[in-house]
Amino acid sequence: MSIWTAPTVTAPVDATVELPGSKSITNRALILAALAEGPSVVRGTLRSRDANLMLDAISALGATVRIDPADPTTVSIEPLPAAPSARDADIDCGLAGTVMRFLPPVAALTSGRVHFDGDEQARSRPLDTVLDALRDLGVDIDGSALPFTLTATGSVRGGEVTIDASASSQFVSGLLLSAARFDSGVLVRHVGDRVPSTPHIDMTIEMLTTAGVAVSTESNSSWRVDPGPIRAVDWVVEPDLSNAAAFLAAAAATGGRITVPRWPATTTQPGARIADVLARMGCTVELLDGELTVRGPDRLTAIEIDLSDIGELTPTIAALCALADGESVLSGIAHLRGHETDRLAALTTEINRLGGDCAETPDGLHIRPRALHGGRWESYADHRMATAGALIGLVVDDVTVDDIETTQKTLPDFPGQWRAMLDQARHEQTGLDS
Ligand SMILES: O=C(O)C1=C[C@@H](OP(=O)(O)O)[C@@H](O)[C@H](O)C1
Ligand SMILES: C=C(OP(=O)(O)O)C(=O)O
Repeated sequence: MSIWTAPTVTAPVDATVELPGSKSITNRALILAALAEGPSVVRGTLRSRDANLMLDAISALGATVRIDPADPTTVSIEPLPAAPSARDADIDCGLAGTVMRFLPPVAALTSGRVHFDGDEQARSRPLDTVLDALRDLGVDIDGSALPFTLTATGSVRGGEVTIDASASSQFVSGLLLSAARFDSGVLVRHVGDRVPSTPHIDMTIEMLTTAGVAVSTESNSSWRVDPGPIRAVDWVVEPDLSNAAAFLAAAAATGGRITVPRWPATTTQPGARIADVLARMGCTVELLDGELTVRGPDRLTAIEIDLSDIGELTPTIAALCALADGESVLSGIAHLRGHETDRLAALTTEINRLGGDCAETPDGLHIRPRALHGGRWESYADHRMATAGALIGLVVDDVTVDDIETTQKTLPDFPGQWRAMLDQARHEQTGLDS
């Protein structure tokens, strides 16, 4: 684990940044490919830790994965055998919510004992909802959190199940993604507080529909999947817009310009909403010919915003709020206490350690303006905490971020990309490009 000195800008950033594939789309495409009726191809596959863990996991369950040697983002997948012979498997979930919540229903369709474990921090992430639901649907599972063992019999009865998904939308997505392969499909009813990150459920529904699955939203809080085949698809993964947020925020923080090519015209990725958030904070945002350009203001405006739908953008937005004029109020994100780390506690501790003024509320953060100074920014094994530290370090001297490698969860080379972003501005200023 290394300590990384965050580079500080000497001039506003001015760069074009290409993002690798979306984690959320990649890991859904891999699940659907593993369960499809024939071979699929996933192009633009994210090759970060979360996606590589998913590739390893579907291989361990019996899918055949072939990586194109000329382009490791092109992955061909032969699905799990239709009539699985008994085999035991070990699944490493790392710290990936998508792996620990999407894979157990897939494992239940195989045959044999499947042991799941992950990083130390993953053992305290909420998982009981999905495991209890599978038990209700007839699956034998011996625990309520990582580690646990699932004993699969080759089929899942399916049917109606009531869950409380207020801790994570991934509980709903995980059940829906595999349910077409359950004998009776599934009807998932949510009972409890508001489900967070609902655009991610829309993403699940859209991808299931593309794969020919009959899926419907019965109300705001219940979803049905009919039993039937999952069609093999040639998936093309969009760039990761939640990771784009950290780079676009660099324009906001420094009064510079960042352009992200291949910005989808329409998308279910909640990360797309960073454009509106940055506009509300005073940035100029322009989508032209499939490229999103953000230009930062002289001074950032504070923001009051409900982030329930876009919780994974919170560390980036909170870092900007710590640099903004006025008091920001971020709400609707109590569930972030069960993300990679307790993000509300982590952001509060780290912003305040640098001299800022951040306070936790029951469902979010209050951030007031106060001059920041250099110091250590801890990552808590959380990729988005690490990128938030890098963002503050752009404009505050002497910020060090520990465990920058944790960004590999969803970005293959964050430090390299961050450096390249800064180098583009330097080249343009000194004319080295011409
Ligand atoms: O389904 C997905 O791909 C995701 C759903 C969200 O999880 P929560 O609903 O737990 O916030 C999001 O924060 C996570 O990064 C990815
Ligand atoms: C919450 C996140 O990840 P996960 O998929 O592990 O839940 C995230 O990436 O911000």
